[in-house]
Amino acid sequence: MLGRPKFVLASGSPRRLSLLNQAGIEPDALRPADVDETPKRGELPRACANRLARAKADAALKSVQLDDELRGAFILSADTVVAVGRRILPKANLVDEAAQCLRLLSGRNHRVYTAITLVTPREAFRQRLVETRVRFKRLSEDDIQAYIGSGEWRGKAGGYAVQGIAGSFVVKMVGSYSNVVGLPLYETTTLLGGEGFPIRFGWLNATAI
Ligand SMILES: Cc1cn([C@H]2C[C@H](O)[C@@H](COP(=O)(O)OP(=O)(O)OP(=O)(O)O)O2)c(=O)[nH]c1=O
Repeated sequence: MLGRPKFVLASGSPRRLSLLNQAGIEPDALRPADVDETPKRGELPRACANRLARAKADAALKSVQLDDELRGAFILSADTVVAVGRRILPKANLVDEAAQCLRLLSGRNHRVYTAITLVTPREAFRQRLVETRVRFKRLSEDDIQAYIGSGEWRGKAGGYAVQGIAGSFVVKMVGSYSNVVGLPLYETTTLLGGEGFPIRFGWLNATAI
C-alpha cells in the first residue's frame, strides 16, 4: 500500500507547527522561507497576506523540487497580518513598535488575516484568506508596560500573541481563533482534504487535556 503523501510546512513558526500537530498532521520536513515581509506602499492587508503566503510557498517549492525525498510533496505556507482599517501593523521586534501597536489596539476592533497557500503534488497553487475580528479592552499604560515586560509580543504580527497573556485583552472575537494564532485549522484541513491529503482524526492519539 502506498503511504500517505509527503507534507512540507513552509514555515519556521513553532505556533504553526503546533497548530498543524493539533489537527493530526506531522510534516515530513520544515522549509521556512526567507522572504522580505515588508508591505508594499499602499498595499492593503488582504493583498499583503496573500502575496507573502504565495512568496513563501514559491520559495519552498524551489527547495522541494531539488530534493529527491520530497519531490511531489504537499507544501503549506501561511502569512498573518494584523490590521486596523487599511493600516497594516508591523511584526513587532522592538519595544517601541510593540507599545505603539498596543496603544492603537487598545479599546478598538481590529482584524487578523491569515492567508494560506497550498501547493499540490501536481504543483497547482491553492489559496485561502481567513479573517477574524478581534476587540481588545482598553489598555492602560501600566497594562502596556507590563505586557512589554513579558516579551511575548516579539516577532508577532500586531505586537501581541493571543495564545498567551494577551488572551485576557480580548473582549470579543468573531471568527477563527487558530487563524489569529497563525493557521486557520478548519480552512487548512478542508483545503488539504479537498486536494486528496488524508485527514483522519482516527489516527490520532488524544492530546487534549
Ligand atoms: C496576532 C498573532 C500573531 N502571532 C504570530 C503568528 C506568526 O508566527 C506571526 C506573524 O508572522 P508571519 O510572517 O505570518 O510568520 P512567521 O515569520 O512567524 O513564520 P513563517 O513566515 O516562517 O511562517 O505572528 C501569534 O503567534 N499570535 C497572535 O495572536
